[in-house]
Amino acid sequence: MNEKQTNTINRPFIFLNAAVSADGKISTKERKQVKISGDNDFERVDELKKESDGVMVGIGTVLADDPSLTIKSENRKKYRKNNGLDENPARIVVDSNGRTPIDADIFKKGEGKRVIAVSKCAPEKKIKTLKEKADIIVAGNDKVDLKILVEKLKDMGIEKLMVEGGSNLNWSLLSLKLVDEIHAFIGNIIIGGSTAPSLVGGSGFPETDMLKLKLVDFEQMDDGLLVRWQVEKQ
Ligand SMILES: NC(=O)C1=CN([C@@H]2O[C@H](COP(=O)(O)OP(=O)(O)OC[C@H]3O[C@@H](n4cnc5c(N)ncnc54)[C@H](O)[C@@H]3O)[C@@H](O)[C@H]2O)C=CC1
Ligand SMILES: Nc1nc(O)c(N)c(N[C@@H]2O[C@H](COP(=O)(O)O)[C@@H](O)[C@H]2O)n1
Repeated sequence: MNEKQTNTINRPFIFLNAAVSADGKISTKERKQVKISGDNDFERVDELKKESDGVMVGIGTVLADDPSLTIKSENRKKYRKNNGLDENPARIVVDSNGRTPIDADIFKKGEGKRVIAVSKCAPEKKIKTLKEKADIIVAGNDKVDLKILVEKLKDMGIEKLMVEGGSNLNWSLLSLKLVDEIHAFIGNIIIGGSTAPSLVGGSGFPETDMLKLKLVDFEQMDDGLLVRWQVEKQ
């Protein structure tokens, strides 16, 4: 993996990982989680987590899926422990208004650091409650400022950051040119539905300025295809 970045800001190496259907969707039209990956891909994702310092998701993903974002394999957790690391990478939620439920699985499951990134708009009361469970980073006025956030994460010692969606967070990071690589497992299902979220949501790039990717590698995995792209620096 080429971890060199050309962005001028001092940030971690950032890669997106996602499971997408053959028609490019990441969940149903009701934004309900779908099993797209097979066993080998879930193992690959677990290994990526083992090697990462942080795993980041948007609040939309927390509210829709309630993921734990933990490492599942005991051996991988042990490996991290033996290397002086927390069992799990830091779990980071991009959550402008401090909506992360206090009983979310990221708080209940596994050990390790939790970070909730909020904007200045987040109600003081919510911040106070979340502070009991997580480190709070305030970045941005009405929406989390992702450039500031990733710089702060780097300052905290996060060198390698895995982003596990969803669609809107992926868009924001890509449109700000904050992504180095995209790893996509393309599964053998069609989800369909024009409102089902795709790998990248948001307002979209203008035709004259679309983001270019360089194919790094691909392999057959489970009943699908694993593709790795590098985001070209412009
Ligand atoms: N198949 C897969 O690999 C994955 C699928 N998903 C799916 O993605 C869906 C969730 O995606 P989304 O609804 O798009 O939610 P999201 O997880 O991308 O969160 C977006 C939300 O984050 C907050 N936010 C704060 N600052 C932001 C900023 N600067 N840029 C962007 N967002 C910011 C906003 O409230 C925004 O609505 C769910 O249906 C989930 O199942 C999520 C992760 C992985
Ligand atoms: N890699 C992968 N394959 C699938 O088939 C999926 N549906 C997902 N989804 C995302 O993975 C997260 C689950 O995390 P935990 O197992 O709870 O730690 C969650 O955010 C899903 O959206 N990923």
